[in-house]
Amino acid sequence: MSETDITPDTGSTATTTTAGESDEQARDAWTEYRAAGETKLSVEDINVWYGDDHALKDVSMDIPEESVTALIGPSGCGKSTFLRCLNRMNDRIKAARVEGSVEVGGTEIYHPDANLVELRKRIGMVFQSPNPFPKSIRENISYGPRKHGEIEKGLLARLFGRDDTEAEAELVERALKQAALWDEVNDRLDDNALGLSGGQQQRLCIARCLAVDPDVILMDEPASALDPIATSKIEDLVEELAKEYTVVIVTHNMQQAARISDQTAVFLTGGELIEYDDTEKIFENPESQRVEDYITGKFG
Ligand SMILES: Nc1ncnc2c1ncn2[C@@H]1O[C@H](COP(=O)(O)OP(=O)(O)OP(=O)(O)O)[C@@H](O)[C@H]1O
Repeated sequence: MSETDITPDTGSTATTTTAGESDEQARDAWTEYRAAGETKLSVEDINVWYGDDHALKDVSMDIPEESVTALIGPSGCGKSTFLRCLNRMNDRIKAARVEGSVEVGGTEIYHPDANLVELRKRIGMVFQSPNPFPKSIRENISYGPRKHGEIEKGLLARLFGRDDTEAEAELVERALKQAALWDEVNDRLDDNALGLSGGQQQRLCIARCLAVDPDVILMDEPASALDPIATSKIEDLVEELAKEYTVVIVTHNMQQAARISDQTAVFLTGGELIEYDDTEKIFENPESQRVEDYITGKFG
């Protein structure tokens, strides 16, 4: 086993299916896989270049479902680049070139026919700085489902008897409750989301992500711009979400990784995944001396 080909014993039984050609086929593949369980993301030999800069080298790992996987390592080691590989966000960076395979729910997301709309719906992302839309709290939640045609509103919908105002209200309540925000905002759902505190905005972004019923939630340092109390709420929320979703989180904060994650992947300078294992093992008895030095603060 090479240093970068590390898979914890998750008892994976993932099977590959052809990437969906239509929304319906893609959805069926996800539903089928969801029922089967176990490994949610299977990453094999991922390499990323920005122009000539080889930013991520031969990274392979299996990420179990319904758990929190933390990605840690010094600045510039490729954590965010790796996270973006998991929902093809690097496609949006002109200079980026990605090689390798990522199967999510048994479907190869780098297949040329992969359905990117379905993919981005199933694999939500929360960024470092909260980025709600400059719209009401309610509209922030219902925007995604409306875009995907799951909720119809407005004059035309009413004319055709398809007004989903009630369904929208249920969805907004469900997502805000899941994101532990309902009690704080249920009396002002039509207020502009930009009036919320930073911590509330971040939980709203998590609720927005949950509204389209994802399987996987990717988080890129979701608490780094927040104060300790808001951070602790996000940490509690992440642990709660992992009962139902697969969460992959980039963090600079090693204590945070130790507190909330089940598995930890340590990347070190040069874009290599050095060690990936149960969080307890990584923090108490890592295999690699370089990881031990990093964890104990000898560098990084
Ligand atoms: N859009 C981009 N264009 C060119 N190079 C990039 C781009 N994004 C990242 N890189 C380079 O890729 C390498 C990995 O960056 P990345 O942001 O993934 O690391 P990171 O571990 O997440 O860093 P940090 O902890 O500082 O956020 C760095 O050398 C960085 O300069």
